[in-house]
This record gives sequence, structure tokens and C-alpha cells, in this order.
Amino acid sequence: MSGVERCPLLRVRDLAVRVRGVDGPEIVHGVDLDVQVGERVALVGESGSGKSTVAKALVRLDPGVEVAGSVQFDDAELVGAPERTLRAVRGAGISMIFQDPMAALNPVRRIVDQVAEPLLIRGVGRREAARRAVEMLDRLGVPRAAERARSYPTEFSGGMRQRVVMAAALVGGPQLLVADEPTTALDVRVQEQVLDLVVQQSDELGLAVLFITHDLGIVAGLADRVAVMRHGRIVEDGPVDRVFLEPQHPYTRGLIGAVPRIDADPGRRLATVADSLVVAREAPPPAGTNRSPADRTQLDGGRS
Ligand SMILES: Nc1ncnc2c1ncn2[C@@H]1O[C@H](COP(=O)(O)OP(=O)(O)OP(=O)(O)O)[C@@H](O)[C@H]1O
Repeated sequence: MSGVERCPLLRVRDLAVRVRGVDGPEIVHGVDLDVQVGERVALVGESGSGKSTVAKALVRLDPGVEVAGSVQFDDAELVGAPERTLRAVRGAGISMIFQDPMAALNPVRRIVDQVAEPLLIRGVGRREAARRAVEMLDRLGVPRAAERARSYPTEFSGGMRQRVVMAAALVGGPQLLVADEPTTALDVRVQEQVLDLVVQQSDELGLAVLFITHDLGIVAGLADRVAVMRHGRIVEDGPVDRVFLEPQHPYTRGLIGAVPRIDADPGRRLATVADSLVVAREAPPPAGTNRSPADRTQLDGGRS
């Protein structure tokens, strides 16, 4: 240890998000998260736990919510920053890809124009932007990229569309890719190809990735670190191996128990998060485990 703390590329502190104009509870609260340069971090949790809300809050993509706390990217504070600053960070610093590639693409614009767009916005000339778009499509495994770049998204399969979306996300040379369930809509074989591609690009380009998924099963081969989200807060965060081998929080243990194992007895019913919560009710929490009031309600039936 050098004793000098590395300054993360992304440093989120006490992030809180609430729906604008509604006096309701926060959707996300007290979220701390670091992503180092070139690091791959998975944000995992069940549907509705707040993962996408965190992702969108980083660059204020959802105008329907209010964001508080601190999001520092490359030493610049983004919470409260003017729209002009956020526009500069989106695409060039932080790029995002989402679950449904078709929703991110305009069906009546040629692929090449859509992939080149982030460069055109930054003032790169049309020919150069098109050349770099084709190069990125080729790099991401789109066959006959120069020719196919002239076609439209509807002529591409789901997996190829996600490659196109990824090309548009990477063409501007971002430092951080936020991938929000990018493979959920794809079949298993194509899922693997797209995930491999994300890892490969991360390795080759030194790209940091914040990978958002409800599927803990895909995290092991993909991420360096994992943060587990539940009820709008992070209940556990650590290196992937540690979290898989020694999960501290009962909810994490439940998620791991629900991942099918290749060596499992084929006749045995899969454990679920609910099973794990039953176990947790009967056992004291491990030392150092930080439970929220919401967790206590789940685990102890509300007894304090
Ligand atoms: N703009 C908004 N207005 C109202 N509610 C919102 C808004 N954005 C998010 N929410 C609510 O916040 C909660 C968390 O949603 P979020 O999409 O972040 O969860 P998630 O963990 O990403 O789930 P999924 O895996 O299903 O995408 C949900 O109950 C959602 O309805």
C-alpha cells in the first residue's frame, strides 16, 4: 500500500433521488459508489430496487426526479451542474446503453448517421465521423461494416442492434460505460456474445463499466466489484470473489442461492431470496452487517 488514496473516476456519495413535485419517500437514498479508471463494477438487485434510477441520476437523464448528494466524475461535481456541463459529460465522458436497443435507435435513420452522431455533435467533420463510425462497427463485430452501415436498424437482428448502440456509445471515446441490463432482451447465446464484447472493449480501451443487472449469475465473469442494491440503498459492496464466497448480507446470500449451479442436484428445487430471508429470520446477522429499517421489517417482522 502506498498510503496515497486513488481518486476514483466516479465517486458517488449519499445519492438521494425523489420524484419531482411529490412529497413521497426517496426512491434511492444514501448511495455511495466508486468506480476506478478501467474498473468493472456490477450494480445488482431485484426489479424496482433502484438500479436504473441510480444510473440515470449520474447524468440527470430523468427530468421527472430530483437528485441530491454528490456525483463526482473526473473531479467535476455533476449534481447541481448546469445542463451544458452534463451535455458535455454525456457521451464524451459517460455513455449509456439500455435494455432495448430499438428504443435507442431511430428506425428511419441510417446506422452510420446514428453511430456518427456523437462525433458530429462535437464538431467532427461528416466524412471523418462516418469513417470512425464504420471503424467502430467493425471493431464490434458487425460483418461487412462499411456496407451494412448504410442500412436501417430494422434490417438488423436484436444482437446486431445492441452492437450498433454500443458503437454509438463508444465512438466518442468515453471513460465510463453504464450498461443498464443491455442483454436482457436477447437470447442466451447472443447475450454471451454481447457481454464478452463489453469485457473485451473494457480491457482494450481501458474503459470503466458500471454494469446494471438483476442477474447475479452473469456478474462473476464480468465484474471486478459488485454492489448489491435493495429498497433504494446499497446493502453490500465488495470485490466479486469476496461477495460470492462470503456474502455478508442475508439478501446477497439469497441472490447467490437463487443462481443455478451446474453441479446442483437436478431434482432439487432452487433456493430463492425468500428462502434465504426465512433462514435469516432464524439466525443473528453477521457482525458488521448494516441493516436498513426496511430490511428489519422484512427479516424480523418489524420487531426492533
Ligand atoms: N420518474 C419516476 N417517477 C416515478 N417513479 C419512478 C421514477 N423513476 C423511478 N421510479 C420508481 O422507482 C423505483 C425504482 O425503479 P428503477 O427502475 O430504478 O428500478 P430497477 O432496480 O432498475 O428495476 P428494473 O430492474 O425493473 O429496471 C420503481 O418503483 C419505479 O417505479
